Amino acid sequence: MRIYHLSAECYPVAKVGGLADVVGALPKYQVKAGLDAAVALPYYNRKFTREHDFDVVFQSATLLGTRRLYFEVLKERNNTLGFELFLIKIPGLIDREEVYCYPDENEQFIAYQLAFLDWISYSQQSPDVIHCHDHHSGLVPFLLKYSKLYTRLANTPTVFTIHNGQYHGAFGWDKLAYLPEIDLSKTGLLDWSGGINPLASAVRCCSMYTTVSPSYLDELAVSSNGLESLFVMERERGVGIVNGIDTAVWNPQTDPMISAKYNVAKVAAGKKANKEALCARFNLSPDKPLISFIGRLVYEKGADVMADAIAESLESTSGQVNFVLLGAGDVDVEHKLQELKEKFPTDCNVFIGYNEELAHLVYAGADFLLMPSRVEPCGLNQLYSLRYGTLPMVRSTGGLKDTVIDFGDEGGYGIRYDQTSVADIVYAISRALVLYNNPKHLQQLRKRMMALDFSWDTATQQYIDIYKSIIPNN
Ligand SMILES: Nc1ncnc2c1ncn2[C@@H]1O[C@H](COP(=O)(O)OP(=O)(O)O[C@H]2O[C@H](CO)[C@@H](O)[C@H](O)[C@H]2O)[C@@H](O)[C@H]1O
Repeated sequence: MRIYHLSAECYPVAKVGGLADVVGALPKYQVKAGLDAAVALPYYNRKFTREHDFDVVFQSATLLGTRRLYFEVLKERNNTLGFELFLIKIPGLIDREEVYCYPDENEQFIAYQLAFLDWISYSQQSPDVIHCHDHHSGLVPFLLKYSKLYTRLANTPTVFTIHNGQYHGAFGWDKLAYLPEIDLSKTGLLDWSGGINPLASAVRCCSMYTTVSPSYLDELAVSSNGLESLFVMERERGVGIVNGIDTAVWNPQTDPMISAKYNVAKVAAGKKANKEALCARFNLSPDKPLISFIGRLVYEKGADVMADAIAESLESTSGQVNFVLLGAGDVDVEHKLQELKEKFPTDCNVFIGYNEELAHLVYAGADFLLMPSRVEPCGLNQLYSLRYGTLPMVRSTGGLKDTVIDFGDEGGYGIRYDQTSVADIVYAISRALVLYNNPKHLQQLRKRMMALDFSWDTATQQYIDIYKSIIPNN
């Protein structure tokens, strides 16, 4: 079964967040399960691309309105990621360093999709399924069906996975001319609220859509930045599949990015050594409980309330707890966290920026991981923290609700709370402190969480079942 994954991100080629982790791992597990899975990504001028060998496997030109764009498809020579990796390069448009935030982002992603479709429709081998991730490849299901350029592929089944339903990639009808000739009677399938909405169009035109947890599928019908009624109408065509984690990359027993390797039998000593290294780096005391945060500093992640909650906890406990926070995002939140660090220099430290290696050390060295997300389609951080014996403190939403059981409930191993509010976070921190002061109980919970299996095996099979259900005559 030949599958092409289309995405803006793929670890380790280009990562901004969790989308990269999924697209870097799922195809690898699919290959292991016997599928012929490949990833086609926009080209980025980044470390991975500079340090690996590529062959040009296709060259052509595509039209973006009146602009004729020459493009190349590059294939990574040695399949080092465990699957075939293709990069679509368009000099002057798709050959830059950053993944997002360019003013011509619409043009970039439309051109990426057109070049992919041009290439696939010329190539000998037709895919069995094209699997699109988020709005950056959201026009593909529509174009396959209703563009006159790609009629050979019109019946190709498509899966669309929503990792983040808040962003739709919408743009005005004035950019319709960027699309190739289409069946004009079908333009309603592109439209939402008077604009072209790639996310809405993908949901309507794909063979089947998925969300990265069952709870998130329900939540989209209540909150999806204006698409709620669409998700109510299309509910039956959606399936929620909880992400897995790449257990080869996220393994405390082999992780080269942490200070001391450990497994479930050596969790106490392993975490102690990593905590000491982490605290030494951040000038914190390893004798106090250490609560961490890793992630984009944005409203969705509840990052805006963290500073107040941490300040209140530090004041009410007279500094019995320490915090280490790693992230980048909203400038206001970054400033607030810097101020927090200045106010509590011995109890709280902050790293503003993106640092993959440090993230691994934080998962290994912290005692607890805070996730006060307002929206969390799946969440990977809590899964990584469970694997490293770090107790997740999560708001009950989306995938967090589907993967973390409160330690007060039967078989539980985490801390859950209902609201992204200072009061709920402060209360969760107080529960973490009580737990920390009962080392036997904490040790028992660490063993329980490290024994959990969140590998990709289950999700891989669920995706295969979906592919089989949409491939004709299967
Ligand atoms: N400053 C920093 N330095 C180093 N590493 C950092 C970092 N900030 C974040 N990370 C890393 O980025 C990843 C974030 O994963 P999430 O699942 O929280 O991501 P995100 O919200 O981007 O993804 C969306 O897609 C994923 C995948 O489907 C869903 O799990 C999620 O709910 C949804 O919002 C983790 O690997 C984390 O360690």
